[in-house]
Amino acid sequence: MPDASHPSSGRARELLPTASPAETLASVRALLRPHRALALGGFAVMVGATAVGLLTQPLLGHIVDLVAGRHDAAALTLPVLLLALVAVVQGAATTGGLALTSRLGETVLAQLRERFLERALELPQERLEAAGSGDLTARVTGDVARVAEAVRTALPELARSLLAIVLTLGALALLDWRFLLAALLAVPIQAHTARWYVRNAVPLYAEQRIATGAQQQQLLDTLGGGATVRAFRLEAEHTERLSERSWAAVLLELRGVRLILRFYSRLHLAEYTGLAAVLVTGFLLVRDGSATIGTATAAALYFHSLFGPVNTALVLLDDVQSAGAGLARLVAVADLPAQPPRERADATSTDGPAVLVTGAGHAYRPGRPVLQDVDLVLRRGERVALVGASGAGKSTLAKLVAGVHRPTSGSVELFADPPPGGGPVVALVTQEVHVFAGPLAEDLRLARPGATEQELSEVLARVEALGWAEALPEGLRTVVGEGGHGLDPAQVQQLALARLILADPPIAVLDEATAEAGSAGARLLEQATARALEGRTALVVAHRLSQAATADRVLVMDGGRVVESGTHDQLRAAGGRYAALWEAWSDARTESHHRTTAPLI
Ligand SMILES: Nc1ncnc2c1ncn2[C@@H]1O[C@H](COP(=O)(O)OP(=O)(O)OP(=O)(O)O)[C@@H](O)[C@H]1O
Repeated sequence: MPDASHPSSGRARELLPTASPAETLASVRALLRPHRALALGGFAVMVGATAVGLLTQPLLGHIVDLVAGRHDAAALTLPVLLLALVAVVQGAATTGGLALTSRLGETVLAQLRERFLERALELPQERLEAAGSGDLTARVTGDVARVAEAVRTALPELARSLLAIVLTLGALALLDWRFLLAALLAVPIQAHTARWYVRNAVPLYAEQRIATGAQQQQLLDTLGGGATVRAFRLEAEHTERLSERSWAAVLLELRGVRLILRFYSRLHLAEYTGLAAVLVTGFLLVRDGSATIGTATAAALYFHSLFGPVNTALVLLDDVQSAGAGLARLVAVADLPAQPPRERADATSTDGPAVLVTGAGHAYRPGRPVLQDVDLVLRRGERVALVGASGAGKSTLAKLVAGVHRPTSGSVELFADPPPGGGPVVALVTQEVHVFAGPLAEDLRLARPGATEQELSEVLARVEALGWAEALPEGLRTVVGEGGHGLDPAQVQQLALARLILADPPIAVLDEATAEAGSAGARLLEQATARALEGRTALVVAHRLSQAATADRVLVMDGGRVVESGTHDQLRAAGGRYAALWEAWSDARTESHHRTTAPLI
């Protein structure tokens, strides 16, 4: 049955999705719902703070009227005291409102980030590979940072500015509706300016991001491939490429600066046109006696106080738009449906299958299947070896069983109980083992949290690693992995096998490095592997056919299909593909044995 629950069915290389604005909004509303009281409280305090602030202009206008009327200085006391009071109340209310909204923003962002990471870690490998881990990392770092920045500063500032604009226009209308009309004269110029800016800025910023990405990529290429660059004397060429890309980025940055400067000059033109209209209206109203000089002054001050919020809103609109794009990318991953479990606990039957693969297919790219119609049953406790030429699809099948990839057609089901400690039902050991930075013991405890030193030592002894582990400068406490003590590939494999024993899954999938046939290291690893697999159902990609010879059953793969199945002896006797592979491998082994044991003359 096709795995319809998986979104990549039929579209194997689907990139990570992006949510539509409606989906983003719905998701944010759902996140905000539990915090409704906090959101309403924050909004109410901000409205209050802005409204109180709007008392400043009429108070100043009143003072102007008092001065123009040549009242004595004592008459100024009350309005001046009121002005001070307005300043204090507005300051306190703004701080309180910002504290509430920041708390809200941070809480929602933390929840979103948590859900994003949960879902991201559940993403099937092929989707991660299709999108490139870079995209996911960019979302976790770049997008989260952009959204966080917006939540911390841009959004509250934008909300405050929009509130101030609406309330200030209302206050202007209260003074006289003609002031409002005059003020609105500036709006078409401002709207045109904003449209012009967005039309130019959006593609420019996209170009800038691409140029910065290209510059970073070149830097990574040059530094990452440092040895190759030096070996082929490519230093000059790489320096030139780097310089080309960084200049391209610089030129785009400068275009951005020029755009911003032109944007501000157009904005100022709009603002001063509006101010002139308000001043002329004030002059006319004072002349025909419909307003006092103080009222006209208050109107001009109101209009002038719009400059800041309008500029802020227009500039922040850009930030908020870009944060909105980031948010859409976060929400898209955070809202992915949780992966349905493949495991079916079936502890009652002990003779049923542990792994059932039915008609499974897999394609890394649409229309290019690398696995087709694979049926496979692994009985409990059975050890099955997968053999075949390079590219036959062995690793892909192994990863399907391990759950790293989901089949693009057919199904993979596991029938097993998790280990008593609650670890995974299936574990995969591949050639690409990641040793986490930190003490060796902590790396091992990832597989079994709370394991004692005694337990760790016992397990290391079983995989023949205790000797070298104890000889490390600080024994099991030695820092290994990134930036730590270097381990050789065989040691890393032994660690992976030790983790497997510690995690103790009922099903194990092994796809290990091709080691030199017959070498001492390979023999040691073979022993360790056999011990790590004891008591488990195992699927082993056998690069060394000696592993196939000792397996309960061998599956031969070719062109993404299982073409032979049977025991080592049966398949050899059948004289088919396995028999040919075995002959070729035995000959190669004998030859290499002779080469390594031949006396040096
Ligand atoms: N991540 C990937 N993206 C695209 N194609 C892939 C990916 N991994 C494997 N392939 C392709 O799928 C096919 C099967 O590869 P797979 O690694 O499963 O074969 P294999 O039998 O394990 O080979 P080997 O013994 O060399 O590891 C190959 O053609 C390979 O190029």
